[in-house]
Amino acid sequence: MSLLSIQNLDVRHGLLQAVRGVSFDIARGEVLALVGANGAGKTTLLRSIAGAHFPSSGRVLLGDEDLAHVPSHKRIAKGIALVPEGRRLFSQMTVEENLLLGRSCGRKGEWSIDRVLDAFPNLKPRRHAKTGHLSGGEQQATAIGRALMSNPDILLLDEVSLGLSPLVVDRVYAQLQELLTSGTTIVLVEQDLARAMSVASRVICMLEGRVVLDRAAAAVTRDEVTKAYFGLHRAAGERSVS
Ligand SMILES: Nc1ncnc2c1ncn2[C@@H]1O[C@H](COP(=O)(O)OP(=O)(O)OP(=O)(O)O)[C@@H](O)[C@H]1O
Repeated sequence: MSLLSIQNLDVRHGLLQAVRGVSFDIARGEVLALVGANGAGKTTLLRSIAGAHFPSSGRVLLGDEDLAHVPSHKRIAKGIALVPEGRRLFSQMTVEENLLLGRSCGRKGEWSIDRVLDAFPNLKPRRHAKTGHLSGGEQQATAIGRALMSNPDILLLDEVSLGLSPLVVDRVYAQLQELLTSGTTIVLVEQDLARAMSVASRVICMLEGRVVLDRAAAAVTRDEVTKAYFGLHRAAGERSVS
């Protein structure tokens, strides 16, 4: 049985329909990369899974429970954690204080401050620093650590590379590597196709709000994903699934 099932999801921003009839299942332990051009609807979809934005129709099933209209703070308690685009840390609070906020949902599990600091060693000397004084890479590590502190069943990562230098992105991904191979279920929005395909077990490409490609990462080439990305592989709206 799938861990999460997205069924016929439509999501709007006022009159604009950003997500159109999207359906897919996520199995436990999958690392799913969500790719697509700017404006394809990736962030809107991720925020709808997290409960930060309600869909106009469709279902977000976690096990048997439809969470489509359950707010984000309740979804965290059910095991869905979002690392939002732009990180959204409390800049006047320290790394440790931000991490502790992640634990406030009360989910039991293996993540603790010490474990986060082991996973992101660059945070160790910054533990008591206000996050507003941190580098971009340290802030991103704190944001990921805060989500992990809620002991999620599903971790949603929105553009962890955004605004970071290539070197820092390499470091963040190196730190994520253990997580990516540890059986944690992850949905990752990533602009960098090569990187997305190198870390994911499955790739979904969106175009103008729809899923146009859904494949195991090992069963698709970068060229095929690039074509889907630009709507060149076949008529837009037709879905390629294996
Ligand atoms: N708050 C908002 N209000 C109105 N329209 C929005 C809002 N957020 C997104 N949109 C629109 O919804 C569509 C999908 O945007 P979304 O951010 O989900 O795409 P994306 O694939 O994540 O793009 P990007 O890679 O640029 O972040 C776009 O046309 C965008 O302009």
